[in-house]
Amino acid sequence: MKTTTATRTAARVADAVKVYGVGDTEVRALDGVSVGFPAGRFTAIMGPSGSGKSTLMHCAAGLDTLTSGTAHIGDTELGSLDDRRLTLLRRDRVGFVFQAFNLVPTLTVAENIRLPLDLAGSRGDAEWIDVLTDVVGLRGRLHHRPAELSGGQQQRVAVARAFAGRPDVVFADEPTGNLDFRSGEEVLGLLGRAVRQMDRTVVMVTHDPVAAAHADEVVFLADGRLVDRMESPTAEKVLDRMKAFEVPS
Ligand SMILES: Nc1ncnc2c1ncn2[C@@H]1O[C@H](COP(=O)(O)OP(=O)(O)OP(=O)(O)O)[C@@H](O)[C@H]1O
Repeated sequence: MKTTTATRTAARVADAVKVYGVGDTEVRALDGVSVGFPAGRFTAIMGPSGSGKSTLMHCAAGLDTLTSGTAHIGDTELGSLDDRRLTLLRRDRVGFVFQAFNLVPTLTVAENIRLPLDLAGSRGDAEWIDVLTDVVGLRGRLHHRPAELSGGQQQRVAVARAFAGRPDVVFADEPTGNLDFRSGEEVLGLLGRAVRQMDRTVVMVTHDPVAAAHADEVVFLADGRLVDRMESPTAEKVLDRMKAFEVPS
């Protein structure tokens, strides 16, 4: 880890509470979570189903709003932004990788990768896009459309797109959920390389201990609360920690 980025936090939430519904149907998806995602690091968010992982990611990334508490991207407090500014922040400072790839079917690979830049009316950094294209191994597919690619290739396009504008942070929500093991490992390897070799920041939601082992650190949620953090995870250590959540009924 580089010392210049060690103390910087790319995204963080403090005392984050998210309540869905009212009265009998009320669900406290986040129940007072404070967590920072350091710049230049790969952090995985883990926890049992329904523990609040996706809610935390969505609120930290400005895709959803907190009921109370604060969420920051860099020094920008998301609650202080109107809809227009929030949209611009998501476009310019945050990258996303979703389980379902979410590529635009009518655009080529090259156009999909450039999409955030084109939406912003920015020429971007051609050299960086070139490097990304090679890193994700899509040089020979630039003029293909998503339907002509395998799932793994499509997700690699999504990874390149997420990093195209050099956002402060890339959020990945179960990025390997639709992939076979080998394609999943390739995508996780790319995320890891982007962090370690290209000084990017990744926050990934996963329920897979093998995927989480690619991260520098795992944060564990249970019942909407942050219950543990683990540096230098291995799949075995993460699996063991997850087993502790399985309370016998
Ligand atoms: N839009 C919503 N309306 C009502 N309840 C919701 C909504 N979104 C999430 N919840 C509830 O909030 C809690 C946390 O959900 P969340 O999806 O964040 O958990 P998760 O850890 O990501 O789960 P999974 O691993 O199953 O995807 C759950 O009880 C869920 O049912």
